[in-house]
Amino acid sequence: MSPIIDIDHLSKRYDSGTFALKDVSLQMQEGEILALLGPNGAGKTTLISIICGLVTPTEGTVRVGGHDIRTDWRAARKLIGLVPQEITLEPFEKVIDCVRFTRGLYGEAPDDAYIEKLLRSLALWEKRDARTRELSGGMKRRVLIAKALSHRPKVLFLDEPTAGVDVALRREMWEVVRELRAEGVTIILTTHYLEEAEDMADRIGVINRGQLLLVQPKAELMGEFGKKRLMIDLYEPLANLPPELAERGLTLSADGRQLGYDYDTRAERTGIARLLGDLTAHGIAVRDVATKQSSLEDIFMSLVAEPKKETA
Ligand SMILES: Nc1ncnc2c1ncn2[C@@H]1O[C@H](COP(=O)(O)OP(=O)(O)OP(=O)(O)O)[C@@H](O)[C@H]1O
Repeated sequence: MSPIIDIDHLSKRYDSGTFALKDVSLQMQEGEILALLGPNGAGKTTLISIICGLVTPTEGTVRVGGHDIRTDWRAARKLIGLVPQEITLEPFEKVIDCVRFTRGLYGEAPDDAYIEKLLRSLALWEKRDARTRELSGGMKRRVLIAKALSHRPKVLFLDEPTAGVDVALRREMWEVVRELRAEGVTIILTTHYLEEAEDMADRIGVINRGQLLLVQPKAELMGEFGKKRLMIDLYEPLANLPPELAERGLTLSADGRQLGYDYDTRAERTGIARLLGDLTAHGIAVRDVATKQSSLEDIFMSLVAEPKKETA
């Protein structure tokens, strides 16, 4: 199947000299959700803006649904909906009017039945005659989504859709995104909430300093970088860790009540059985053991960690 989004060797150097994107290539299939993660200034918004035709690339090409975004921009843009990071709404306009108006901007004929379905699915139908300034922040975000979907795009960009949205509303928005995916809409979302990416994305892309460091299926990424931490609670606090145990990679908590051991889940031998045997041999009684899987947050931090500066 040909990809719905095909990004080929894309680079962007702003006039200021900033290299916001460096040789980014990425393909997406229809109905996929990609979460794009990266620290502030990594290049996420620049990438989205190029695909949406708001920023011109310095090098490379982008095709959406097979249409080149520069030479065939009208056809490409019809396939795209963008929910911007900042809330940009006309304060005195009614909800339904601003969604209808956006549809008109794409040259689509009025379709009130579709607009009603859209507003209902975003729980905005009751508010259709409210002026946008009367809405809560979460509702305003949903109006932005309704506007972005008003012309039935096949690809939706959500640039930090849940920034500043409370937990309950955030989960509600995730539900909306899942429903869209079920309808076959392809979604790229940028987020600083790793929980959001972990929960929703099929694939995760990590971008840092303009470079796409990796794009991988979420499960694969979590497995590949997957480390586990074994936590061992002790009956009696230990004053010091015997040197032989420290050499094996065990660490002792400051209060002396817990031992920690990091291991690779993919390793043939994790060393846990031998470790527990060694504890018994040293007369250390174990009260409880628990393990913790490294989270996407740990993985992300290890990928974008700044290299330590050399000190003379
Ligand atoms: N219009 C512009 N002119 C010059 N430099 C820009 C412009 N827009 C962005 N940049 C620079 O390009 C780099 C990437 O910015 P971008 O907004 O794409 O990052 P981001 O990953 O979306 O960040 P954030 O998470 O903070 O939204 C930054 O160094 C930024 O300062």
